[in-house]
Amino acid sequence: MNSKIHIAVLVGIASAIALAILRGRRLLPPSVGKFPLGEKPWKAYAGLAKTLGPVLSVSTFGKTVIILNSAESALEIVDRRVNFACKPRWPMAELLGKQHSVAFVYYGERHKKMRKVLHASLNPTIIVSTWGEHVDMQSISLCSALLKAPDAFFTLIEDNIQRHVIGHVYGRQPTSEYCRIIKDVMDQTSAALQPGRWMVDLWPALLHLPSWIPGAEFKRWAAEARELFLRSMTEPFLATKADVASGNAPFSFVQYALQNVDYISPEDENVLIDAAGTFVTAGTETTVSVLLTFVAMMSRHPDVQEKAFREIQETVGDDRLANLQDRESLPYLECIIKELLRFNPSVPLIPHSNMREDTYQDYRIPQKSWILINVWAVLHDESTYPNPEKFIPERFKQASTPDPRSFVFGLGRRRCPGAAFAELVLYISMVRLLTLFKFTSMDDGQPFDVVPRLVTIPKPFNCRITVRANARALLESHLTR
Ligand code: HEM
Repeated sequence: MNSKIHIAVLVGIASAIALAILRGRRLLPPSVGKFPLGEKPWKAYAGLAKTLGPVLSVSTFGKTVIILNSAESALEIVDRRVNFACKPRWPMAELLGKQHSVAFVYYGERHKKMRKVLHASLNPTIIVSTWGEHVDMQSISLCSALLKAPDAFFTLIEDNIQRHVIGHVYGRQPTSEYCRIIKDVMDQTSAALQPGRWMVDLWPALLHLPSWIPGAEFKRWAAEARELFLRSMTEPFLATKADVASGNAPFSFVQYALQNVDYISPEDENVLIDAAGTFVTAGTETTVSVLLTFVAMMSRHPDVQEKAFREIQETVGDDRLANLQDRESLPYLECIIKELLRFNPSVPLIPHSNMREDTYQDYRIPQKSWILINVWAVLHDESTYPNPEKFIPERFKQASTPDPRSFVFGLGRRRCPGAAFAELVLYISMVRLLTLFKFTSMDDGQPFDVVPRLVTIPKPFNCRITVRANARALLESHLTR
């Protein structure tokens, strides 16, 4: 080998070593200092992203949290890479017995089985034929209840969605006692999943504390919550299973999954119990959040409400209620649905995790980081949605405005399997509420606000609901069709 070749080989080796060292020294994204940041961390992170860049991080108790504040970073990292289909280790969720549920389980065989069973009756191609009649009755029952007690709209919407989702899942009308249990389960879940509230989430070694010692109150609280949660899933499932065996089960999610099965293994039964339980918990608060935001926004924007009402009158007429087939002929209502989802995304920060160490641009993403997709920041980016704090459905008249549904229902292999079902419920409820009622704000200019939890439900607000002239006749003729 002559000396020139020697030098070239040495330079090559040195460059490779330098590159490897540089790679090894990749830094974490810019730090936000502490976790979580304020009462509504999604807003704080969005603000910081404007100066520090769209991808941020924070390290706390040896755990890394990466916050993705732009559409590009979220799509590139979470949507396109299977590595990020995992969910983070969440010690409080484990204590509540949720680590095997669809929304919390690590990415793997059990997750795939649960998605398959959910997909069987919730996939968009069969959604209208499987659930059309059920959601039709759900919206009628909501409107009938509102007709009797319009002032109680807040609790009526919560109760209606909860009762019907339970009915859809198990095929039986839930008792008031069962509804109360489910409400407690959801409140306890929200409390358990509040980021930064529990030391054990930051320091999982605390899981090993015996329950009786001072300071381990969280374990005693979680043990009670866990018992209630497991009971809430097992009892109705076994009742429906018995109905199926005796041939008396009406259509439901569980009945549909069991109908052609002679034998169900304990493992598959467990998968179905968890999938059904998650249908109830994941499908209730999120849908309630959007419907209550709808009432608040219609009452605050009478011009939008009037325009939507006129569109329905001109398309459907005034002698019948709109049905599922009318949806395509109501483009302005479609813009309203998109704007509601953008304006108040029900899950503003979506947690994921990565199975292996990864990189993004020049940044390092350590293995098993918490990845928070800041959906709120993406949908309030003023370069995509001018005046993002304003409620303007017209922005979606332009086909080039990105559809918020690409983010609101999550990303990649964990994207919400109930999205098509949720849209069906939202559309049919909204079109009928707009036809039968008029919403007027009584809030005297007070700003719209949400309770800062994993799922953001609007804070109670004042609204007067008046019944439109032919509402009773329309409801009656729909029921006697
Ligand atoms: C407007 C209503 C809804 C919204 C905004 C919503 C939103 C979401 C979001 C953001 C996720 C997390 C996705 C991710 O990790 O990337 C999710 C997961 C999930 N949702 Fe929904 N959801 C809604 C309604 C429903 C309904 C009606 C069901 C009932 C079937 C449902 C079932 C689920 C399940 C089972 C998961 C866990 C998926 C997984 O981890 O693989 N959701 N949803």
